[in-house]
Amino acid sequence: MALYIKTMTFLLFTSPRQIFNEKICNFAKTYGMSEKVKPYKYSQLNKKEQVAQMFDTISKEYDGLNRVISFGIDVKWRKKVVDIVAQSNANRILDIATGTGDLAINLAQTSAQEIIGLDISDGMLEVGRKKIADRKLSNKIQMLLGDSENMPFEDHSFDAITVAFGVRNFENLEKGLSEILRVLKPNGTFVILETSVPVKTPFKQGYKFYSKFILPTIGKVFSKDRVAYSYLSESASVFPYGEALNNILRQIGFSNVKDLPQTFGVATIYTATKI
Ligand SMILES: C[S@@+](CC[C@H](N)C(=O)[O-])C[C@H]1O[C@@H](n2cnc3c(N)ncnc32)[C@H](O)[C@@H]1O
Repeated sequence: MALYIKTMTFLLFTSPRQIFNEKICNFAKTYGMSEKVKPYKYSQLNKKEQVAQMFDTISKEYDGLNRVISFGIDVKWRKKVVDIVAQSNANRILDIATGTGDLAINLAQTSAQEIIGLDISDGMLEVGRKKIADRKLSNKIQMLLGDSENMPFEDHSFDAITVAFGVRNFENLEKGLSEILRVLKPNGTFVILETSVPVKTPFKQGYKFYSKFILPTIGKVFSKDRVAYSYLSESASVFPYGEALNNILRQIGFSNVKDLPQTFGVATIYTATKI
């Protein structure tokens, strides 16, 4: 009876928009699912150690395969992130999960004096350090081994923070985002670039086919790590996107949260600030 009254009250006094938002919130809570998706099913290592191991293994092929699997569009998405950061006139920028440093290198075109790239994979950082030295940017960009969930920086240290294709690899998303909020300066800009899932037909079906069959096959044929690209598509399929990730960012304490879907929604840029 009590359940019946509760259900009727909910249906009578809740607007469709509220129900919609509730659904999104529930979906957002399931983001814990992405933390359970790990690269190696039979490994005893935790997700963070497995992710670092996987990126160490594929570090030398990462840039080349990245261009192939995204048809080169990832270059355009990173440029958009740089444009957003440039508008904020940031002087000190932190690029988390910097990997081989593509975004950090592009950020050097802004007026920033100092850029720090942080990553848990020494293999990826090593490739990045070489690219930075080749471009004579070592005086501007520093590549640091470190974990987004426990960062070696004081509170309010950076004018802008970016993460490209990194947040879905965090072992604990909430902890990583809280750390980002802590080290971001008040009025600072936070930008995420992350995979998302198209919602409109026929892009939705096309994306599903591509990520389920094409992407893992490319990985199996061309990658040193046969499971790496299956992990990348599996983690993308369960990671929250759009309003669900917006809500998580708001819950953590970010303000002015916005999502900007890119290329039919296969990736999304999220912007947020700290007040
Ligand atoms: C898909 S790569 C993205 C690299 C680069 N940002 C780009 O746009 O090409 C993901 C990177 O996230 C890093 N990563 C995963 N979890 C991390 C964490 N907790 N802290 C720092 N880096 C992390 C991995 O080592 C890897 O280099």
